[in-house]
Amino acid sequence: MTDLLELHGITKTLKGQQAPRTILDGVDLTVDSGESVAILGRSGSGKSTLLSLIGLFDRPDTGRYLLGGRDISRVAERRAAALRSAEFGFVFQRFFLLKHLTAAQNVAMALVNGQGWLPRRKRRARTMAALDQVGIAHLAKHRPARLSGGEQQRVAVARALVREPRLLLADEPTGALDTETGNLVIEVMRAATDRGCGLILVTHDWDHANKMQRVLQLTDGTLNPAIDTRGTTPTPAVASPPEPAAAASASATVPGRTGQDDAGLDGMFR
Ligand SMILES: Nc1ncnc2c1ncn2[C@@H]1O[C@H](COP(=O)(O)OP(=O)(O)OP(=O)(O)O)[C@@H](O)[C@H]1O
Repeated sequence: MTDLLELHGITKTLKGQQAPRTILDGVDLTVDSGESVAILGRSGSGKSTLLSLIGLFDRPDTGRYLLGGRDISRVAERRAAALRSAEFGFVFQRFFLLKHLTAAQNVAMALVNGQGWLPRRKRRARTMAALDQVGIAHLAKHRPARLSGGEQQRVAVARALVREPRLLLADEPTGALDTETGNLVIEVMRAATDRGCGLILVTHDWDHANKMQRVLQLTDGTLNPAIDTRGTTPTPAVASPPEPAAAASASATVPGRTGQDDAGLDGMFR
């Protein structure tokens, strides 16, 4: 048994306007603490569906989902929300930053929205540490409009990590970035695994996938070791050069969730 994530025989059938379609048809997956796993697959193969089940935005039809050895396959929404906030960090292709808040305030939102109360000084320290880990502490007071795409994504990564999640879920996080900036963001996320965070990266990019310890392919509803279609075999990632590492968790990073109560945030770090 792993200390982090286990999926056994996960199935999911989606019922849209057309006939029901089984997207996941017996997915097995184990991810240990500190382990990085890439998931590749053609468009529409179900990668985002799988990630949404892992992130507890949805539930499997059948199969078992264990987190830290506890079965959460049928967890109720209230508990799911608490787990999302406490255990997961999310990074998406779109950054979902609040444009009227500074980088630091965007990151701090994850601490404000999360469970429990942290004194202002601790919130500030953790926020600045998270920004420092992704190498942009000097941009803490900048609003998103003054940040490049890569800098905005690093704010999003800092926001995903500031609550020190056990598992980072990244769904095509470099899709909107140029190659160099994308590489940097991948390295920042990979560095989080050095501190014990598990990482599941959904990507179309083999170069990024090969930086993970395992590369899997979602085909016909099941996960299998991926074969590099470019003719090279995926190799386990070796220790990468040190980079500023990363750290917010779920509640503040869920698409569609916005700033709720922003009052009092302006000036939080003045
Ligand atoms: N709510 C839904 N109802 C019905 N079908 C859906 C729903 N959401 C997604 N689908 C379908 O499920 C399939 C898998 O979608 P999903 O977004 O998981 O694929 P993906 O591998 O992430 O694709 P991409 O790489 O293009 O992002 C697609 O055919 C999609 O059209």
